[in-house]
Amino acid sequence: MRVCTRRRSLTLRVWLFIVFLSLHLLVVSLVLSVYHTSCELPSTYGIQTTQNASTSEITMATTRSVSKEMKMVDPTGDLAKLDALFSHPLYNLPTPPVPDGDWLLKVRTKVKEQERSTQQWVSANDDGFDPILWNTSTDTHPPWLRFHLGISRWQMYQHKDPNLSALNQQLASHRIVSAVQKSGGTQLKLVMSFPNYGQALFKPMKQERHEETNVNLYYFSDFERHNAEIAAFHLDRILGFRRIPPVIGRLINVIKEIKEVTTDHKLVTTFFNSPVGNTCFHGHCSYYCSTEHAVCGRPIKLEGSLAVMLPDLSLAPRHSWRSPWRRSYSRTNQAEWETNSNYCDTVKQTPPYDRGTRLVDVIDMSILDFLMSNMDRHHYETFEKFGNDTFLIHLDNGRAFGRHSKDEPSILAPLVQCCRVRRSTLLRLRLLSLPPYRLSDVMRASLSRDPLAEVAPLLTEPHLSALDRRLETVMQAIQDCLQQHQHHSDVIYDDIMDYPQA
Ligand SMILES: Nc1ncnc2c1ncn2[C@@H]1O[C@H](COP(=O)(O)OP(=O)(O)OP(=O)(O)O)[C@@H](O)[C@H]1O
Ligand SMILES: [Mn+2]
Repeated sequence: MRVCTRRRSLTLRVWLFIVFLSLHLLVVSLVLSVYHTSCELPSTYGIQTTQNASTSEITMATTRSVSKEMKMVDPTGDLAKLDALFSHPLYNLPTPPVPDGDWLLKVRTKVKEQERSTQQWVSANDDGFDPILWNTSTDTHPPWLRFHLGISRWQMYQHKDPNLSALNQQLASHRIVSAVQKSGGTQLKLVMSFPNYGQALFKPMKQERHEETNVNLYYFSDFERHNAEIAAFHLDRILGFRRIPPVIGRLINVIKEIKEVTTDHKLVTTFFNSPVGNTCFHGHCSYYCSTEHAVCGRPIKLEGSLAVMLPDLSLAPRHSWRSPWRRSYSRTNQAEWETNSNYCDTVKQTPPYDRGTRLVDVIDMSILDFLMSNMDRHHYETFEKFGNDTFLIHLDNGRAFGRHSKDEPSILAPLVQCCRVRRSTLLRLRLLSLPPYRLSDVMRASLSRDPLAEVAPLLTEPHLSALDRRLETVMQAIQDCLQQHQHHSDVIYDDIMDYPQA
């Protein structure tokens, strides 16, 4: 009797187990079929759901097909690296809310003044502009105005700024209403205006991406490169600085978007057709503005960089600072920092470098410049409103990325001579030297999002590899500093005390 009861309960348990297993398999196959339809994976990546496939096999097959699908969208996995980088805690450090006085512009006064100044301007150039429909409510603001209102004491824009993609979209596609030459500076550049009163600084393509700067050219007579302006914006953002205004690339129709819309008659007179029928122009400036150095469309399309304009100087005046490590801009003279190895001691005692973050910010700038090999950082700017306690604006990066086969160690002089670096910078540089976040890979990914990437990659592979090589040099320089100093705190400026020590 007892044996019989035991046998019955065993049979019952076996049945229950079979029912459980079948239900389980049913659920798994249902889930997989839903997944299959929602992802619409191509049949070649179909998941094998044969009855004898075990659950772990199914899971493995699913993972394989999902990663294969990701590879189709992101063939090298670089975009995933870039997303991982920007999601890393080092890029998402908790920051206290920005105090009212730390915004560059106040909404009420800003919008009113902007309206007044643009309306005055509209009365002179009535054509092509949209009516002003914005008011004090953020929802009504065009992306360029949101960008202006988002500038604060410590950064040009926020990390993961939701406005960036709309801003880029407009820079890339908005109708160009006017294009006039920007005065000042040495090379040709145009201020372009859009129907919603947004403006951008256009620098035309002067050099092919694969060309290296002629070795006989001095740094001060090098061309400015449109792709260097674009790549500098991406690099600054990847370094976590956010001190360069957004720059994108665009193909411009030189006839319709420059010649036919400009009010700059002097500019119009410099247009001509080249012997092969391309439309060229050269404008007026102190360098490379002649028939021999004209910029030419192919036959009318010309590549260029568009940097969003900062608020007008009348609303947000800027101070231009001569860099303590400025080069001599002469073929024969040397600057003091090139011969005096104790130069930094003097700088450290000179205001504004004697307190606050100014010195480490100049050192950050030298790291950025060394990575992209920019020897032309004679000045930097700050917003006057913020006094000495503020970020440094890194404008004018067109002479970067000239040569990939040579590094210029003297650009790192501020770091090497002062042996000081922000801890946040050091930690991010360390991250960028690890394979999952490798600098060249995240730069490749970031640049692939620029509209001109469709024409050709914005930086050639040798330029991308140079970034990794130069990053190693920076890390080595910091390592040498740490070895030369007894206390790490002599070298590392701890700007992120709450962040765990490595
Ligand atoms: N995005 C911007 N918004 C507003 N002003 C800008 C912007 N970019 C550059 N400028 C201003 O335009 C001027 C010239 O720009 P830039 O330095 O890039 O040209 P440049 O021809 O290389 O000049 P230089 O030969 O003096 O180095 C600078 O004084 C700078 O203040
Ligand atoms: Mn310049």
